[in-house]
Amino acid sequence: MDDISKALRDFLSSHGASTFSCGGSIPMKPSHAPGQDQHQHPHSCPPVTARWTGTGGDHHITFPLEGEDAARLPALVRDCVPATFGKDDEDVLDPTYRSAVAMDTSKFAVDFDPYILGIQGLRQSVVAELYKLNIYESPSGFFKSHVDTPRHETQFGSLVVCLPHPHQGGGLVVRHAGKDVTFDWSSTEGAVQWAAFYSDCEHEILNVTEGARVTLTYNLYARTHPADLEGLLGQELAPVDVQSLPLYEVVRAAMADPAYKTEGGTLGVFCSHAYPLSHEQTKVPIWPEDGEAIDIPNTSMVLKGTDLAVVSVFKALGMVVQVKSILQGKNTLRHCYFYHGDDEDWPGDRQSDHLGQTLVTEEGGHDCAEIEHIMEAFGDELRDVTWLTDVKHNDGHFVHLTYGNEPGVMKHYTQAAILVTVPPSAERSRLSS
Ligand SMILES: O=C(O)CCC(=O)C(=O)O
Ligand SMILES: [Fe+2]
Repeated sequence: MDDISKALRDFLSSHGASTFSCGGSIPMKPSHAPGQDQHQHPHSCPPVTARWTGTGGDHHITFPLEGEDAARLPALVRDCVPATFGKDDEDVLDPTYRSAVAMDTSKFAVDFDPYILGIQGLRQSVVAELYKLNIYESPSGFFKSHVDTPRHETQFGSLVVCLPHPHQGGGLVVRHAGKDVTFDWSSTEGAVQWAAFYSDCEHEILNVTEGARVTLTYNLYARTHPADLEGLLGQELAPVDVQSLPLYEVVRAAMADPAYKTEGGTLGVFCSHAYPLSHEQTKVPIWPEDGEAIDIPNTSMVLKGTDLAVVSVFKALGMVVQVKSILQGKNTLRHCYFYHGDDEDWPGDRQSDHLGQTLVTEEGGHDCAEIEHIMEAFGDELRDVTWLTDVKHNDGHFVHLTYGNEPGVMKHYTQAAILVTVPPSAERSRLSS
């Protein structure tokens, strides 16, 4: 293993755990002391009121439930519908996979402001779009492992806000790259509690054994360019100071060494996260309510966690970095790596763990029936990639394309790779200076 691979592995194994989710809690503002505690608790949360139109007319309920509100929860539950989820391309109601009720945003309004959560720079850089109100009741509320269905290339995360209401169980387990974090909100009733995670992370809600767990879910979209998202998800996910990383120093030293890739080449790193991808055209007015339209180049991905950090290291050294999707074959969740064989002809799609060469196009890849279609769509640029990490394979636990929280959307997740162009050594002096 060369020095860069080793430094990269060290970096990924030491930073991989804490960089895919974060959470916190905000104490409720005491309801009997209006205004008084404002200065002591700048981030305290006023009671949260939901209004909806349901059986018998208009209703409202305020959390935490006090006085008359205590009797209103059954009405809210009654006006919710059994929560479905996406399985492959279908909307499925299956209480053995998800047992909960939910209300769509078309049916209710809530006065909770997600931007008070104290997440750094949230309002400027993120659109938090309210998605659903969910209720998981004892004795059987739960939602098995799934990933949140991507809706747009700029969607990078999910936010779950747990309203203050007594319950037991119902832990939210978020998994990524063999690590997991559990957010257990059963013990604290005097606070709004929240968790945010990158949306391609698998998560599940454990059985609610007492009471009712009431949540608001939000889709998080990047408002601005990926680079501006650094530090977004709070302290824990703050970008590492790239120049202080051993990886930075090792890459810098390699670039300064004329013997390292004298002729130049391409380094490849398989991304830790999966990314939503579509083939839509570039100009997408996604926030018409704000009067804005964002230019989203096809190839731009809102990089997440360690992927962002790795890209930042190479960019900080002045290198050209691209992120490309990995081509996928039709009717298979396994990835295909296309490579040029010894023969002149295309080898066809081989599901292979071949590490030497891969077909990478300017546009990324997509599901194609035949290699010819891929070449038609994307051209036939071939690059010799030196992979610094192992090729990732899907395994039986990979639920990305199977269990979503919504079916049949136009986006899917794709595996991606970071490609770094290493100029010939004669041209590298400007990098290390
Ligand atoms: O209520 C929650 O904790 C999250 C629900 C969820 O994962 C979803 O709706 O996709
Ligand atoms: Fe979810």
